[in-house]
Amino acid sequence: MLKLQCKQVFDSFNLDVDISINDFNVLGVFGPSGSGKSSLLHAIAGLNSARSVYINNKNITHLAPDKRALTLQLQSCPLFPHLNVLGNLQFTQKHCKNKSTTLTLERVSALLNLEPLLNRDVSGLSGGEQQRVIFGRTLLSGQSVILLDEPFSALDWHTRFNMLSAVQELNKQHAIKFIIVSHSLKELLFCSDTLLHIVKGKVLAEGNAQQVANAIYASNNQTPLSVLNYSNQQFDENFQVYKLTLNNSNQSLYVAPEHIKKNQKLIVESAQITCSKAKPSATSDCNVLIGVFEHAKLINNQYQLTITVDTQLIYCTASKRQWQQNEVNKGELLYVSINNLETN
Ligand SMILES: Nc1ncnc2c1ncn2[C@@H]1O[C@H](COP(=O)(O)OP(=O)(O)OP(=O)(O)O)[C@@H](O)[C@H]1O
Repeated sequence: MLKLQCKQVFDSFNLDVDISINDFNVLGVFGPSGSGKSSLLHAIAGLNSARSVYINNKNITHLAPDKRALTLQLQSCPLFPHLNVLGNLQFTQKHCKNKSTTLTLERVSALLNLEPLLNRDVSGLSGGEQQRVIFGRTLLSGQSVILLDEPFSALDWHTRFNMLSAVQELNKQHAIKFIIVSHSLKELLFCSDTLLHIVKGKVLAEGNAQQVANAIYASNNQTPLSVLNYSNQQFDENFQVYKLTLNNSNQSLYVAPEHIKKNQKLIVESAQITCSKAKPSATSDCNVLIGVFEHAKLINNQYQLTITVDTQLIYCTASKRQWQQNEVNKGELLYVSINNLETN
């Protein structure tokens, strides 16, 4: 639960937020640069003043930042240069008091794949490696509410998705609530259950992450990303790929191991998806699912299509010429081809 009332006036910017979010596990905060995302985190953490702040039903408005039982990881928070990676992690582990999680250094290192870095000098770490170590240090502060400001911006997508899966795992296993600021809807869709959209200091929308994200895509005339949840994964030794069974479905996808994430979510770009009434012939890397056509919307001279594959929504585009030749009606079956999942 998060309640925040906050008004802040700068020369050229006003932050005016009054939100009450009853329940969330991972709350994503999305908005363009300069929209007030960091200021909002600072208000929750007590670095900026706020009229009222409640977290987990506790009024923390008048508590000093270090008494709020939360940790804020700023966009830039340097490591100690005189300690190696292990030393940096041990320092936090030793000096942070009043912990409410039982996370150990070993568990954090394993979860974030920090073992190979532990004896490294921090000055030699890449930007992405530093971000992973900083996140490890944040976790070792032991707080059950963690605020992260663009925590994984320097990571490649593969590693970023691994970190975001770790966020969800930490939420499930250690009941840590996360509030994550990001410019990337893709990463927030992957890890958040609730999303807050902030523009020019005002909250435009809050609620279910997929619904808020779809409204943002619609307002920008963009096709949403498809989020596919799967429940079961089996490794095929012969072809070295995983067979995923989609949730509430007996349809499967074959994917390269790098796409397998602990939170069992697959994010697919609309550019990877095509659909047709006729069964497509086999191509070099293509999974084919059977879906039901829901609706089409003409945007910028192309159709944006929504298709249901059992209970999951898939979004793709079709050229105006192709789609109008097809004459597909709501409820008709379509073959949905998803490319580039089996190859790297
Ligand atoms: N202490 C301050 N004094 C004056 N202006 C400030 C102060 N803090 C923030 N601002 C202004 O408030 C606006 C919002 O800043 P904020 O850092 O919260 O945005 P943001 O959405 O996190 O941006 P980014 O994504 O670029 O990090 C900016 O225009 C910034 O210059």
